[in-house]
Amino acid sequence: MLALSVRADPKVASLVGVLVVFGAGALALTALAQRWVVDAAAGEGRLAVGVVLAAVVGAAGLAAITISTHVQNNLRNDLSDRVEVLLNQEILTSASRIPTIEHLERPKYLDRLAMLRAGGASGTRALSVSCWVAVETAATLFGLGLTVFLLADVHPALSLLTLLGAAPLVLGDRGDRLVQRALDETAEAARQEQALHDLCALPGPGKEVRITGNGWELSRRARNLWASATRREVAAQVRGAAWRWAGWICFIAGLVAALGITVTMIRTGRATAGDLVLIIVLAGRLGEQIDATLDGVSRLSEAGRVGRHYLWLQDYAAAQTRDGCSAPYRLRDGIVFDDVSFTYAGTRSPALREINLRLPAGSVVGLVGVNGAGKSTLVKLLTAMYRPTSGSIFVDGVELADIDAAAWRERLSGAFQDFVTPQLPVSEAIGIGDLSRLADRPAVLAAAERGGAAELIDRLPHGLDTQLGRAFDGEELSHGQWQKLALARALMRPSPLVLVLDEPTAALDPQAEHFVFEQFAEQCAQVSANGGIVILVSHRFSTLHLADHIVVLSDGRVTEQGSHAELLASGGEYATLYLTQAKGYQ
Ligand SMILES: Nc1ncnc2c1ncn2[C@@H]1O[C@H](COP(=O)(O)OP(=O)(O)OP(=O)(O)O)[C@@H](O)[C@H]1O
Repeated sequence: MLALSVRADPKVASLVGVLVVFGAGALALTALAQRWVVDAAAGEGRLAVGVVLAAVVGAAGLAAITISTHVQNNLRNDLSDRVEVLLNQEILTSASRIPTIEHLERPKYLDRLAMLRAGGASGTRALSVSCWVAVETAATLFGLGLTVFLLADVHPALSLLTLLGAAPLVLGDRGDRLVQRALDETAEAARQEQALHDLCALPGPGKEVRITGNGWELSRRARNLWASATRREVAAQVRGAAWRWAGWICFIAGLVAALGITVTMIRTGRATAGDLVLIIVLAGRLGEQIDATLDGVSRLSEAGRVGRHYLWLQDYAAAQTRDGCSAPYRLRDGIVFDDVSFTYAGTRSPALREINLRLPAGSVVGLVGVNGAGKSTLVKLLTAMYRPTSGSIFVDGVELADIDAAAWRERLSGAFQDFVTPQLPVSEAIGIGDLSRLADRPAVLAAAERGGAAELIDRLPHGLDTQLGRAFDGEELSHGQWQKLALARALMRPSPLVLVLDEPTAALDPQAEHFVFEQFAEQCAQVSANGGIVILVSHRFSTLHLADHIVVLSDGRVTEQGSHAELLASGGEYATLYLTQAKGYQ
């Protein structure tokens, strides 16, 4: 964090450091000044010298405190803001460079990311201020050392007061750890509560929630989650506070004893009235110093908790990112699944089992199977979103795991069932399918034509320059119209090695679907001519006529494969599914 602060502004970072230490030492100076004044007034030394010295030292101490609190607070806040921005950028960069998507799906990882991104004094804020909290805590400890020295100067036993002062520190830390554990344990419930609230509050799911009338039930569940998480947190806060109070009681008992010792010493002439004032002032400061140290330790411990999540993310990103070889320019042989099995983390049964499959270069492969058969999982492995649990995928004989994930993805294209709806101008909403041609309007228009979106664009008020999305005062599109743009986006890359079309026309009307499939035939031919493979995942058998090889998945296994005619003739699962659907149209 210190390095980030220095990176954000080296001059301000050094100035703040000096001011913090200066301010902490000044506290002891003002206490000394008060003793000198009292002793001088009581005639313990030379009056004029004592008063002048006390006034000079006291004024210097007060000036130091004023400067350090006013100047340093402003500078520190500004610096911490800048460090927080840098940290957030690093977190986003690390998260986005992870080639697989496991961290976006596993609750354990999502909780860590949510904790990192938490607002308020937690999350990156806690981390960004941590280095100043550490400097400040070190400076407070330095002030504490001076206090011990001055107390021991009056009577060595009085330095024990500081030991008792450690009681709130140790017991308070124990209380803080209880609270932090509770926060960690309720993180998942907090995410679930947020997800339920989003279902009720966001416009997308709002329709279904209102028609089914299940909004109150979802809100009730969200409230229950919130209530149980809050109960858990409040209970931890109360227990934490009890530990802290126990610490303070020890300290106050010690303070009473210290005052007793000093009064006895004054009576026997072994201490002065100035010493009593010094003890009272230092004990009062000791309270502040211990409080500040406790607060510092608690904030450092919160920063440590967030820091562990931050380091985990960095390590995880580094472990997942391997340098690999480049992707082939053109497929010669094809892609081979060699005994590939895959089990999602946290689940018991494999989603794919012992898949042995050859996808020849230049082929159009249809993937068929009932819901949950494993089609999307196979596509996720092929696009390197996940790595096989066992077995290997080979691309022209090179293991996919050895190919640089980013380089491999650059050679893929895809339109998926859960397509994104980027609220950008139309040209960019399509152009981001191939960043290298984002500003290439003829290429964007050609992709729009192939995706069946050309007519839609013609009808928009500013054509390709029309802003999309109501959130930005733009045009809102229907689900099917958004899918046409998703298709156009997928068709931006001219010659991908693999083109994945996962239910690409599910939201299109029959006319649009017919038109798009005519275009697809051309696109498939173009991809195939370059040795690329088209993967067509669909429940609509009418759309599979483009496929020259069909693979049937069932319960994670390849149960049949062949051409449409071969599979129909074999009378297996494909034939049953096909005939069931055909009957529905009669
Ligand atoms: N992210 C995930 N985490 C855990 N299990 C998953 C995940 N995604 C899918 N599964 C499980 O893996 C199995 C295969 O799912 P997959 O999405 O690959 O099926 P599919 O054939 O594409 O289904 P559909 O036709 O409904 O899209 C299912 O049993 C599903 O529950």
